[in-house]
Amino acid sequence: KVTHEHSEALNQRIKEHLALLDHSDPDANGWEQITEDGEMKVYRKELVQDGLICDPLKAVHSVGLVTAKEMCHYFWFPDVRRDWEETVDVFDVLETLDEATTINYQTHKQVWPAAQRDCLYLSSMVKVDNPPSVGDKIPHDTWIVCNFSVDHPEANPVSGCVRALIEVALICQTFITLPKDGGPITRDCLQCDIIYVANVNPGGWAPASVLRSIYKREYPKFLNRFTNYVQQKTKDLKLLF
Ligand SMILES: O=S(=O)(CCO)c1ccc(-c2ccc(C3CCCC3)c([C@H]3C[C@H]3c3ccccn3)c2)cc1
Repeated sequence: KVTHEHSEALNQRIKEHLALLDHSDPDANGWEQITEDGEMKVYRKELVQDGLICDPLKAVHSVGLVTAKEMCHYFWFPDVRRDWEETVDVFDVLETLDEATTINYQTHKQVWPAAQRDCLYLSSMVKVDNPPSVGDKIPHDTWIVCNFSVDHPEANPVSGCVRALIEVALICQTFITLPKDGGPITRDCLQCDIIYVANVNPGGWAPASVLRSIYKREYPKFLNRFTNYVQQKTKDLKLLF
């Protein structure tokens, strides 16, 4: 459905990201694993575009106690961004396009010796109907948050920032193990499978070695911090499907 000027672009990107749900073996297709931490595996590809390090990043993870909608809600919801984002300085919602779509402006903490970066992007949370089912597991529900760079007339960029371009998706699927005793579904019955992809173009020069070490350090940290945040935030709340 078209509700705003970016609807077509958003729907196109969602279609492309959902192709990841075929759970094609990340160890294939040239992905190099850079981190493994319990259920979380982080992969990258080495990609240089116009002399800039644009390494695609992909992480797969599986966490208990939360639903796909909860994970995507707290990833999308602007009001809690500061609770879990630690690499962002300025964060503003420039425009709210509908109840699940905003246009955000944010600056990232400077990474010496590179110039500070900012991002201007659309962020939308969408429920995925009839997702491609994978293997024998049938997901209870599938949600996606898509963040991708757009222009906006009201962006009032912080001077000195280089504009980074992002293409990010968080795809979450809830799997439920019904309790043996036929009792109600509790958080212990939940498993949320996550696929996170991030394509960040730094938008200007930054030393390859510095960028690659940041990526290797920051993404696993961010994914652990964010998933722990959602488990904590929801532990005493009603399950949100
Ligand atoms: O998932 S999101 O949509 C969540 C909303 O915030 C997202 C995540 C990451 C970025 C981002 C933007 C810029 C940079 C770099 C490029 C040169 C210098 C800064 C990095 C690199 C540094 C890596 C990184 C990875 C994870 C967290 C923070 N930092 C990451 C943007 C959006």
